[in-house]
Amino acid sequence: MTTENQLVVENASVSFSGFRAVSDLCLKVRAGELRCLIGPNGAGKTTALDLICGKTRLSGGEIVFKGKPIHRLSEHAIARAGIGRKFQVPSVFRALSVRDNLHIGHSRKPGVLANLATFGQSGDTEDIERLAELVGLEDELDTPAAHLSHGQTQWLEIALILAQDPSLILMDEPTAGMTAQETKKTAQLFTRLGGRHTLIVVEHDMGFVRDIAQTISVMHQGKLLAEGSITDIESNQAVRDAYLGSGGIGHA
Ligand SMILES: Nc1ncnc2c1ncn2[C@@H]1O[C@H](COP(=O)(O)OP(=O)(O)OP(=O)(O)O)[C@@H](O)[C@H]1O
Repeated sequence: MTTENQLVVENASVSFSGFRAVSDLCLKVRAGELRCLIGPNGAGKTTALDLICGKTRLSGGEIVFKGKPIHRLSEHAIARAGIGRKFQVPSVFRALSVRDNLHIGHSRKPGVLANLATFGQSGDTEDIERLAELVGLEDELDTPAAHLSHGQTQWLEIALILAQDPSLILMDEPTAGMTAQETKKTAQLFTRLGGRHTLIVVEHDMGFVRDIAQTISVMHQGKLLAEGSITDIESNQAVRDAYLGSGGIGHA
């Protein structure tokens, strides 16, 4: 893992009808890092991901990815630059098998024409089997996506993002609705992805955060409130105060 900052968010701000949802947010994330972004409801976490992937435009500040400003690029250009986003609601093709979903995800890579020309060839099949194995769906390749469990559907969506080979992947509450066992498997998957991909994971499940986190950034009222290890964060009085009224940090 390098120590280079792959992503630098500098004083990022955005307002909705005069309400500052993200306010002078600063984040630095190293290449290959697995960063957790936590904070009470309404802290601005999803909006921060929206700003990074270009879904929402900054009203102030800048976002630099691999040394280049990206905040004026289109969402599509940001994706092409190597930033993938997993939304809360999966967008898999439910009528198609896992294999066919992965074929489509794989052929949507940059240079799609070249991919279509080689569609179905052995390299393609190997990539698809490798992706399925990576996310634990190697036994479900012929299963229609509609028959997958909730957790398996999320993993398929993650595999579709991985098929694009983004350097940075933004995940919004990936374990929401998962069983304890699925959450555990997702933690193992994310740990495997670290190093090769940079991950920013917005998560409320502190058990999951504890399992995967290296550095945790805590947002509150649109700002960065604290940053550090799980021990630093759990013992930070300002963080505890921010979570008052939402049942405490462990119940966020
Ligand atoms: N498009 C929008 N228009 C108006 N207000 C918005 C919009 N998007 C977000 N907000 C507001 O900005 C604030 C931050 O929302 P955001 O969804 O980023 O928080 P969050 O930390 O992800 O919360 P949660 O953990 O509940 O998902 C909230 O008060 C929300 O209502």
